[in-house]
Amino acid sequence: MSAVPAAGAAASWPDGVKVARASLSPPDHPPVFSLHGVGVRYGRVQALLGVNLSVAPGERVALIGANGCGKSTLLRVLHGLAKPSSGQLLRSDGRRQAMLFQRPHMLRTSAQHNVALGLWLQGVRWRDARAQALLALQRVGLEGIAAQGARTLSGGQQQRVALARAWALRPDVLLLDEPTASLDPHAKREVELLMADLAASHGQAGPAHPVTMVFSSHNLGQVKRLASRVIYLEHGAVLADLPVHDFFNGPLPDAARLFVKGEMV
Ligand SMILES: Nc1ncnc2c1ncn2[C@@H]1O[C@H](COP(=O)(O)OP(=O)(O)OP(=O)(O)O)[C@@H](O)[C@H]1O
Repeated sequence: MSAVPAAGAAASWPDGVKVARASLSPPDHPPVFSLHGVGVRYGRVQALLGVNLSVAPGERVALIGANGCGKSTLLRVLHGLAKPSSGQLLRSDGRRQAMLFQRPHMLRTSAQHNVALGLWLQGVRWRDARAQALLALQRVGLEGIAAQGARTLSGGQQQRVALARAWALRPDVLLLDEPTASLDPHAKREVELLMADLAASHGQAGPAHPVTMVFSSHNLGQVKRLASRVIYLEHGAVLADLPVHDFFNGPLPDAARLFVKGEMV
């Protein structure tokens, strides 16, 4: 396993490939997240190991790598659902985050109420929450099924309801764990377009504060279409962290190159 160079530094890999770090936040835009030597251990399994990274506001970061490499664990750490066993996670204050999963968790009530409940939990009055929920469902093209039971909807529709639920909260940071992995190609495309739309919007802090998105995916076409930066993980460690163009066109550490070649077949 390769040692991970410090965040912000140019990295020199054992095989001599130079890999520049993808992003450095200017001083007036502090990073949304900074991880310093973060490790997560589940019993005997080292799910993450010595992860150093910094995510700047407005970045669209794709996490890729083989099954079990630690993508979900990293997203869970960023959302506060998993606690680092070592290292440090710093998060900028006052940002609102939402997370989506491969299989959305829908409550046994209407689509509209599923969205409205998220707002109500944030202190919005129920009547206003219902009205805002309808607007959010409109945004994902689902106003026509607002009254339907959310659990009776297709997987693609449920994921769109989950996006509407996130959207309604005006998140500054959106985390998505393989959000299209269990969808058919048509639904996949629809959800992907909505992700792009959401990533191009801004959070509660206003137009100067674009949404920051971190997502995991096994679909490299999707990564090319959506990401500004790609992080390749192997056995819980970051092996490459590059702007999307450089990741797909420049030299890569051997393991990442072979992974990309395999996934592109
Ligand atoms: N709650 C848990 N308890 C024990 N081991 C876990 C737990 N969650 C994850 N792991 C292990 O940690 C490692 C990383 O898992 P993780 O789900 O983060 O990988 P992943 O890259 O998201 O995988 P996939 O592409 O299959 O979703 C794996 O070996 C997994 O089995």
